[in-house]
Amino acid sequence: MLLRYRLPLSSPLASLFPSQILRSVRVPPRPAVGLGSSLARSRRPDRQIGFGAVPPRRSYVVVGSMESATEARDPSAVVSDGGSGRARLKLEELNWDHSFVRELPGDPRTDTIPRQVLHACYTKVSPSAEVENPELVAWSERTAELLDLDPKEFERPDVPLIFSGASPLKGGLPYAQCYGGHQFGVWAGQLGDGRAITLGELLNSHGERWELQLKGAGKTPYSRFADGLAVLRSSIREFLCSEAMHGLGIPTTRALCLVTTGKLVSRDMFYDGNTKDEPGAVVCRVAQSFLRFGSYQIHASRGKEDLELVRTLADYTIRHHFPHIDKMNKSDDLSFEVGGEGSSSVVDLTSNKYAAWSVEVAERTASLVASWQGVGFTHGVLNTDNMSVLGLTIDYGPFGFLDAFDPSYTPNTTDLPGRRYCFANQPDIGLWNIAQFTATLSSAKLINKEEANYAMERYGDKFMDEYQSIMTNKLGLSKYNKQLISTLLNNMAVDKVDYTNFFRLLSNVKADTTISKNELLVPLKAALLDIGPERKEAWTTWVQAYIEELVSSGVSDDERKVTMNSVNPKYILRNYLCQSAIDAAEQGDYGEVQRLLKLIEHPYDEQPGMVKYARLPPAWAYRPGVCMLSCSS
Ligand SMILES: Nc1ncnc2c1ncn2[C@@H]1O[C@H](COP(=O)(O)OP(=O)(O)OP(=O)(O)O)[C@@H](O)[C@H]1O
Repeated sequence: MLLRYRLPLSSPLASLFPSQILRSVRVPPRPAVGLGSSLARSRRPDRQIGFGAVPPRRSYVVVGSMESATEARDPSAVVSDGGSGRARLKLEELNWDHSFVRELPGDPRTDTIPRQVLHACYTKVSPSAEVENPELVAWSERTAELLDLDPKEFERPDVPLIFSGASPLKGGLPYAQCYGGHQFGVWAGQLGDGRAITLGELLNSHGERWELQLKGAGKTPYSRFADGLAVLRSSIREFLCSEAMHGLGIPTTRALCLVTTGKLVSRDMFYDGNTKDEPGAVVCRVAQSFLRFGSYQIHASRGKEDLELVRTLADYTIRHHFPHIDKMNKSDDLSFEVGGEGSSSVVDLTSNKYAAWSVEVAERTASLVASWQGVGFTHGVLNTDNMSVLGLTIDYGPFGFLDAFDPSYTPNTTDLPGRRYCFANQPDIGLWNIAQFTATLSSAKLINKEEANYAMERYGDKFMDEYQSIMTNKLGLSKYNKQLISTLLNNMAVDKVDYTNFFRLLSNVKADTTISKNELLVPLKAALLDIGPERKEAWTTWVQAYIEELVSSGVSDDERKVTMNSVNPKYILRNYLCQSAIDAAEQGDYGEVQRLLKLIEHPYDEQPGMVKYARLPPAWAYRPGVCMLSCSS
């Protein structure tokens, strides 16, 4: 029997707040797809491509990029540290590869005059931010290890000069990428790296490809009307949150280090005419690729002449980041039945690598969004230029983790009127963005209507599978219980319960039906302090139902606590914690940034002595600029 495709609106959040979700998400007309009316069935569900089951936390692997290990350089060329098997290189010894520039068409001009850059994926430009006594604020040992970089390198006095872009990094071949995007649902045309300058791609001793990028390093042809710079405030947030996401086990771009430029940068934080001089900074970001949905959209938007570039860039992406798709076998059974009312056809993913790729992008995106929902992360600006084709969290602007549970929470002041990017809308926005991506591939004739449909169907199914699995694990249950989870989220929203602390405390509830009614809420007391007597009954009823479900699962309390604590973080990077670190750093004290970095590297551990970092936001944090931010950065 064929299954009717459902939008991912059947999540507990959707059934609680359907109007909110439906209000702001309108899938636009797309020539090549027929969302909602399609039917799909995998002929061999066990053989679906993509990355299958949820990767276990802390061991997330980007399948494609790990397989690009086949490109590994000669291992004898590097000096190993003898212990970890990792090389320990000096900055000058990094193994640059520069595939992007070598293999893709570039802009013949190298000046930074703002302009439309046609028929090209990038422009060669060098960092140009002015610096004066730049300083190293913090660096991530974990990210350095990815690059085989010797930690001692960060003791070098020239590190702030190199990572502010003032001294060229030997072997680098800097460029800025051309991309476009839909912003708040409207096509914005060419955007591009207006202040991010890639130094190049390197291959580490495991053959993994990593791109290094300086964000805030000066103007490029894509800077439009802006200065190409970034301020310390937003750079601390990006540096810490990208490492925090990794600590949580969620795919993300990474941060190697953060330096001040020693120069002031003018910013109008609330777009109200009150500009302020703030310290300038540069973050060195690292990712296997920074390619976004908008990287393909821009070429498709330019009509016939650049359509071929969509294919060229897609080929490049598959070759380097999804090599398993190139290696798919015709004998693999990857065909799926797809169709509308009264008609159906078969999509065979082995016969079209672009279709297989679009399905994997859809699945990775679905999985990413589900993991955000699990930890209460709200991205804040899910424009298509902020959607990584590798399924990474990219661009840490006005993000926010939920404190008090509120599905309509948006951390972005610009988003307030429509709340398009609020927490509850993220799953639907992910689909909206995938629809733009598949429409782009369709217009370049890389995939057909059925294949586009199938990619979107996979987004919906994958999201539901992952979301249900994440919520089931958060509650320590053995199977998904929609009613129990919906009621819980409803209770949490009514009483504005802290999302992180509640789930962490939940593992203290015992699977014991003999506990007296009066005692049932004791393990959750710290999270339910503010509930009035009239709400006690609702919570007691829920805990009773929860305990019954726990008993039926048959898992011991101790075992369940360990499992639940490995998915419910004790520490998250609350906006007020970031702000405390920013306030100190703006006074020249970088200690809090460094302490927070250590804290968020192990968010699931108790970390004795650090418990104050699990506290709820203080009163001062409930003001714009702390709990909510604009895109001004
Ligand atoms: N100060 C700036 N100078 C030049 N361009 C900018 C500046 N701030 C933002 N932009 C550009 O505006 C567009 C949208 O900005 P957005 O804030 O989403 O990106 P970003 O934070 O600069 O970059 P990324 O998405 O790479 O993290 C991008 O093209 C970006 O490069």
